[in-house]
Amino acid sequence: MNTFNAYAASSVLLFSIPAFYLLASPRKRATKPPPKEGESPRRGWREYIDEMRIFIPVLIPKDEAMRRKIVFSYIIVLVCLVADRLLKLASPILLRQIVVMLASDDPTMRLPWVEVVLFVLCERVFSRFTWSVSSHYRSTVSTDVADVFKLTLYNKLLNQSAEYHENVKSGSVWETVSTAGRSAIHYFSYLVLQQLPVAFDVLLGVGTCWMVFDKTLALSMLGVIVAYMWISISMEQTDNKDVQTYYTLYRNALDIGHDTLQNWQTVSYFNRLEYERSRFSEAVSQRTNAWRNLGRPLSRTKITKNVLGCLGVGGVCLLGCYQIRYSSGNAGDFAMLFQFWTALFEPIEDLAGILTGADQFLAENQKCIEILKLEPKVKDREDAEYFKPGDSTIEFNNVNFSYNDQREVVKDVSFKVEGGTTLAIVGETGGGKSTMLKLLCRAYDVTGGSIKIDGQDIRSVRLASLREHISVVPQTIGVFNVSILENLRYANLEATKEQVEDACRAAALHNRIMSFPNGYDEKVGEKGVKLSGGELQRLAIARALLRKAQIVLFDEATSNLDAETEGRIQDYLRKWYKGRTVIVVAHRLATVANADLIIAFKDGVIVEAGRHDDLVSKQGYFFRLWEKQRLAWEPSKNKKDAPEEKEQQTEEGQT
Ligand SMILES: Nc1ncnc2c1ncn2[C@@H]1O[C@H](COP(=O)(O)OP(=O)(O)OP(=O)(O)O)[C@@H](O)[C@H]1O
Repeated sequence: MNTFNAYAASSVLLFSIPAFYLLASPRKRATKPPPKEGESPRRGWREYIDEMRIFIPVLIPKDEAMRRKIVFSYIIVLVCLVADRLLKLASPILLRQIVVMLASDDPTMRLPWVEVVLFVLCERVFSRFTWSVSSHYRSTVSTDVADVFKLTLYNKLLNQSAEYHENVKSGSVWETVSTAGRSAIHYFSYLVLQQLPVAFDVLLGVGTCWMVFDKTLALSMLGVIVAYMWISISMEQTDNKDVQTYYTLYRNALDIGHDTLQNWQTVSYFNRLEYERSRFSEAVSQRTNAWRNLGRPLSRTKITKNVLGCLGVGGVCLLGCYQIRYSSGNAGDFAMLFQFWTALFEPIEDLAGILTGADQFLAENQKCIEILKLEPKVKDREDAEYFKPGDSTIEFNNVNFSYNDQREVVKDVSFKVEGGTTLAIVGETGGGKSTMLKLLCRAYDVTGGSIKIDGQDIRSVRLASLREHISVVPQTIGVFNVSILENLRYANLEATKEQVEDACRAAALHNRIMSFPNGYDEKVGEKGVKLSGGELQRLAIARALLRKAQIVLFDEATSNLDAETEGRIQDYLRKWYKGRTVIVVAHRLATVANADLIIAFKDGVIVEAGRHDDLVSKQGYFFRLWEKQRLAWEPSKNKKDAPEEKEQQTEEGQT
């Protein structure tokens, strides 16, 4: 027994040398500086659980049919898991029995053929069967959950308001959506099916060894497991920074590549192909270097873990040998111990990486988590009602707005547009005209005051019902890379071909479309590159006409058209405006001379308001803009005729 104790003590001592070495690590870490910007703070278990919780609604979706299907698959997988665990327990016990029977001196002892058949069945047949069934259902769950994941993220993104979409880097976001679910399924299957059952294995293994051997060996096993886990987890955390760096660089490379392809035209105009190539290549090689860092085979953590693993496995086996040799036991007991211990230690090595796995998963899915946590800035209130359309009177009451809390873009603006009339907003560039239209559509919510349509505060009505009544021709026209017809029908999915053609005739576009090789079926190209600026504007006007909304907003809708085409469209629009409330933002003042009300806007403030003739006769801000444009059209006129322009000489004020 003395020899046994000496060996037991030396095993424990062997194991504790690296443990002592590692004890210094936590103290070193305590003095580490706080995480830098962009680096995630070190998490505790609670933070891990909190971050992981966000995935639960996706893994167990709300949709009843889908949830039932997924839960059924989970149950089958869990049944297979339990069966697999029981088989893992049965194998060493059968092996022990086989060895005992074979090693027995008793001549009456039968051959252990039943045990051998059962052992082979457990090891080769049943376990493979449970594995096949489990993998089939796992792959079913994976596909279903990946679909739910993609749809959830897509919906989240669609529901975000303008602020999010105007600031987001779309390359990595789209990559997140298209690959969503893959790593989550992989990780959670790994966690639930491989890592967590290890606890069950440990209990079974240690419990059985306690019964077959004694508590010294069982507790030694447990001690080795706990110490190995603790040391490994402490060490592993120091590598997590590399994981975060890798994923940051990975997304950076994606964003650079995506941005460049999106702006290929600019790249080619400025002849920056080589510049972009080297920028992307630099980003990719930074990412690759970070990845190589992750997989370093000789990292301190990996070497130490391997050494510890060998000492742990070896120490317990030695302990078992000496127990068998110097107290009761037989060769079968050793076979069982060896089978248990080596089979157990492998998943324990994996389990020791649980935090690294979690960190890696969270770093890889950082964008996914960000998207799942997103809440739209502009959304329906709980008590929001459907918009009740009236004659479409619009009121701005002391409206204030700023995009970023630093600079007010709209300052205390109040005006009223009676239903069925036309308002024109004119003024210097960057003055906030387009912003006013964005506020009216609730692309953003006002930061002060209120906007009412037919007496209803637009924040108190459902967004979708409000937007159903508004038609917009924006300054930057967005089209899909599909046919002209599909782009036009986007405004009114029910529109007949005749209605589409009528709208295009009104927008002076029909004949042009008919001159294209494929007519209305002609594809417009990415961002509409196959159409001219004027064609795009006319397409946008035709879309607005098809929408048949009561409120129509035109933001520089005809700025790219020649005077004759513009005149033809204006003639039609003037008739079409009847009965609709129209707001037009325009730089060419002649196009809004007939408006019922003109607001001259400067620096976020209304400086003048009235009808065209009144404003001209007032000889103020509007008059100066008007005269400037008139003189530009009549270059022969003596410059001396121009009104006082001194206060107009700012860079921003030149229209
Ligand atoms: N999404 C945004 N985030 C931050 N600032 C913005 C955003 N959009 C516009 N701005 C700023 O708000 C101000 C008003 O912009 P807005 O587009 O409303 O001007 P505008 O009068 O329509 O100009 P223009 O006549 O040139 O179209 C500008 O200074 C602009 O830089």
